[in-house]
Amino acid sequence: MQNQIFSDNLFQGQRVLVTGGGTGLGLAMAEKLVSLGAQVHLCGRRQHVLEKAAANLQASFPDSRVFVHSVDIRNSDKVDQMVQQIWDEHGGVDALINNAAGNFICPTEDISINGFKAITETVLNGTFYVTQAVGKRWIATQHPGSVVSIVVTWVWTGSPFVVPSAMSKSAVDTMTKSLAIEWGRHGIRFNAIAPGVIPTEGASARLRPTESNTDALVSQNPMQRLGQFSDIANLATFLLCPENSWLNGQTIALDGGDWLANGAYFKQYFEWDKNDWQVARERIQARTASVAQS
Ligand SMILES: CCCCCCCCCC(=O)SCCNC(=O)CCNC(=O)[C@H](O)C(C)(C)COP(=O)(O)OP(=O)(O)OC[C@H]1O[C@@H](n2cnc3c(N)ncnc32)[C@H](O)[C@@H]1OP(=O)(O)O
Ligand SMILES: NC(=O)c1ccc[n+]([C@@H]2O[C@H](COP(=O)([O-])OP(=O)(O)OC[C@H]3O[C@@H](n4cnc5c(N)ncnc54)[C@H](OP(=O)(O)O)[C@@H]3O)[C@@H](O)[C@H]2O)c1
Repeated sequence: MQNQIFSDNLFQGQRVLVTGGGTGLGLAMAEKLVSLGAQVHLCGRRQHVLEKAAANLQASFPDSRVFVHSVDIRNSDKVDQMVQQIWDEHGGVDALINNAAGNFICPTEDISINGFKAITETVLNGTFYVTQAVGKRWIATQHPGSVVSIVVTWVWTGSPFVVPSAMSKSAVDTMTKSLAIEWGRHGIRFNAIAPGVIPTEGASARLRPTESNTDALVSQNPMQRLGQFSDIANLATFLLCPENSWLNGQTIALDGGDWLANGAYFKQYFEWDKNDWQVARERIQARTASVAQS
């Protein structure tokens, strides 16, 4: 049942770098590609998380080739070293999924400059560093390539209470369109996926820290459900298929039609008072501290 849409071995011989590939949506996309024969490189900050993800993939797909790279994509030198190592030791990659991100809800007037930078330097700067490091090697070696970036539906709606993320994701959306034009002549395609809510531990803990009931999100959605890992894994796989060589510069919403029906998320937080925000902040920061120590 696993490869219902795609033929077995469709990605045999393809090599894909997935940033943030050790958890959540990144891992789901990596798993799908591995199931279709791809070699994958998972990048993230936490080595033990990456190693666990790679071991699980290897256990599920014994013939798979999974490599991990513990790198903070906010550091452009480390990003370039990682990509050079991939080229030196594995001959490079054929595709890149820009998936790594950081985010937390906070009233914009209360975000410190460090908080703003923690998000924007990951989502905007880090995505650029990885894209440029990979893309310039593709251009230098006249190798075609495909990039899929994970943005979010608030590139169309805007979003209250996550402004650094919304600004940065819009920039990645613009990068997608811009480089689709600039690097198309090198055979390099750029597309993006803008998901609605696909529950993951990382996102839920930072965006809905005090509410685990998703009934309202389900009932407001035109399709009466939230997203699943298979939704994004299938779309990313489709976009990366080398056969889709004329599919370039598109950002595709993957949300069951939610933003068309309901617009921006987080309007419920207009009801919150200072105490609610304090509780939320403490929970988010406790979560960040616990995953850093785990
Ligand atoms: C429900 C609908 C949802 C639909 C759409 C979903 C869209 C999804 C959008 C996403 O991107 S979800 C991805 C969520 N996953 C992550 O965010 C995983 C990675 N995140 C992190 O590691 C951290 O959350 C962080 C982004 C903060 C980066 O970690 P760092 O270790 O680099 O930062 P650090 O903990 O040192 O904090 C940096 C600054 O942020 C501040 N900060 C952190 N959490 C805060 C908070 N909750 N409120 C206010 N400020 C906060 C923190 O105080 C500090 O400022 P100060 O130095 O001035 O004190
Ligand atoms: N889940 C949703 O509903 C949803 C909706 C729309 C868009 N998205 C997007 O989907 C993507 C994945 O999110 P998710 O829900 O799967 O959350 P997640 O599990 O928290 O994924 C974020 C990943 O990025 C990595 N990462 C964060 N900062 C990094 C840095 N500076 N350098 C390198 N790696 C870093 C994290 O690993 P480390 O902590 O080990 O570094 C983690 O693996 C993000 O782009 C997010 O904006 C998610």
